[in-house]
Amino acid sequence: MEGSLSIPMYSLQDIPGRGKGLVANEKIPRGTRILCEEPIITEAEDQSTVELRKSIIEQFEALSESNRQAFLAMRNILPECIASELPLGIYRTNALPIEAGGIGGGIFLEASRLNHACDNNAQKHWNDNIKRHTVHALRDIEKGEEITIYYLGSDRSRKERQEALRAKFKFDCTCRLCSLPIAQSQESDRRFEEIARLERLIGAGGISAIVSTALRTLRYVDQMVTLYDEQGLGDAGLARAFFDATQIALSNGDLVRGSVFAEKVVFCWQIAHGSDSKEVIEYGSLAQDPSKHSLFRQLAGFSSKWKTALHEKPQGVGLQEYEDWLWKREKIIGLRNRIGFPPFFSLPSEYENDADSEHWCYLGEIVGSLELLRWELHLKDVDDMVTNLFFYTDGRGNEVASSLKIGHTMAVLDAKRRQFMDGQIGIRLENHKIIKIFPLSLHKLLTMNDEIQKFSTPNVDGTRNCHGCGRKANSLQKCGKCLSFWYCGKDCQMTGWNAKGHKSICKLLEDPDLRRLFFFDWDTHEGTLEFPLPEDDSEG
Ligand SMILES: C[S@@+](CC[C@H](N)C(=O)[O-])C[C@H]1O[C@@H](n2cnc3c(N)ncnc32)[C@H](O)[C@@H]1O
Repeated sequence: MEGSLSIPMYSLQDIPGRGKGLVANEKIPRGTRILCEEPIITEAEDQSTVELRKSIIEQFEALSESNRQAFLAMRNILPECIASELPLGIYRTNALPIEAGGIGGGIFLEASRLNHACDNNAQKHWNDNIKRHTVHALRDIEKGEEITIYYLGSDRSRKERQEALRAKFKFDCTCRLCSLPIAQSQESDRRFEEIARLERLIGAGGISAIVSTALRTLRYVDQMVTLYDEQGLGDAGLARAFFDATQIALSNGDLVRGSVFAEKVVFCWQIAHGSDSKEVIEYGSLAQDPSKHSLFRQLAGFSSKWKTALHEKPQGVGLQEYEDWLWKREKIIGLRNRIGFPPFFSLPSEYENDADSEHWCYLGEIVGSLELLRWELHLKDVDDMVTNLFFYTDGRGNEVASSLKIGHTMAVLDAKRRQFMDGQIGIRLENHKIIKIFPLSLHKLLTMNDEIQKFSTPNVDGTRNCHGCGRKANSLQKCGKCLSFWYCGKDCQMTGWNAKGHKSICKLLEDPDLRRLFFFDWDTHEGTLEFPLPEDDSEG
């Protein structure tokens, strides 16, 4: 949406405590281009103060009389500036960034009069395509409302924002976000901190991590988008989040999600930057057909594990179902879930994840062991990848030495991938309470999981399936020993026991840790996690 040239949408007015600012003369709908301006003074990025002063004065003197007056009417927050330095002070107070061909900043007659708010209603942007500075409404701006932009580079907590604004722009911010009651302000800061943490996690492993830990990384982006929605800001970070999701989808061969996420990037940028901006044009064509786009060709070689075609978008489903499909959301229950039970290469690295609110469990069958200075185990995961686990516990592995048996399966809670000094990668174990060895092979454990998910978990309608005859019913009886399988009565229990293999797994399931492993809700546990696993409501 382009603004009308004839009737100004805004006017320069006195704003108490802020000098002058731009105020809407009419309701300005979201996405409207409010300003589109060329600079009257531009400066290169890397100049000494002497060069900068000289260049500003030269450009100032070349301005028309009215532009010179308009420039001199701008604020100068550098009180130390003597009269001859005034142009430098005004430049430093009012320049907006220009990211183009070595030019670092510029003075704009109108855009430079915009004040800051941490919950800004407008977005500034240098549009390199049309070589103009643009300002767009991020949400509907009411008549009489001040138009505000965000002066700082990235999202920060209230304290950090206030410190930065005071240091750089010499004012105490009193915007709505900075004036929230303390509890709400802490909540908002918590969201910003969580967004920053998720951003670090997403960026930490680079492109190889978005392939090996694709599902987990997509989850982080999903969480980040939810936080932005809760914060209620039309933040530039949201476009970056969708851009990350586009990359994750495309680097795993998922054309349809890549295209949907790219459309979301385009939507955000169209509102904030306008449809003639370089990125909107570029990502618009990516959204239309990612397979033809250079980004997809760069990413396509990495993995095709999520391979989809463009037409595979679900049709006729509700919004929630569509969003669940888009973000590949699934409840993390059952041993086949690769977020709850990641193979070695999908484990977060030791530098990536430090949150107590996230949990997972690595499963590896013991295929070898060595006792040197400390115990070293060779564990084979669900993808047949063999990994070394080194005991750095007080007992150097002797705590569990008697139960280390080839063919048994070790569970390691919240295991992390580590690169050791000698270049080896593996797992460094410091706390023996996060491991447990189950006396069965990984294959048998997974087969058992499938049976349990089928016969132990209630159906959507609340019924269960009898493990003996398969009948669906409400009133089945639970096996009194393992508490995990359900039967119509004695006859069905006998069938389950003898003909359907319950005999061999019932004993194993008497171990509450093993039972809980199948049902543990990895999403909801807060705090450190150790064996014995905490009891779960959904058990049995
Ligand atoms: C680029 S100028 C903005 C226009 C300026 N108010 C004017 O009168 O020309 C930046 C300066 O405006 C003031 N300012 C901007 N946003 C403000 C805010 N939220 N609260 C107080 N002062 C603000 C500060 O003095 C800041 O250094």
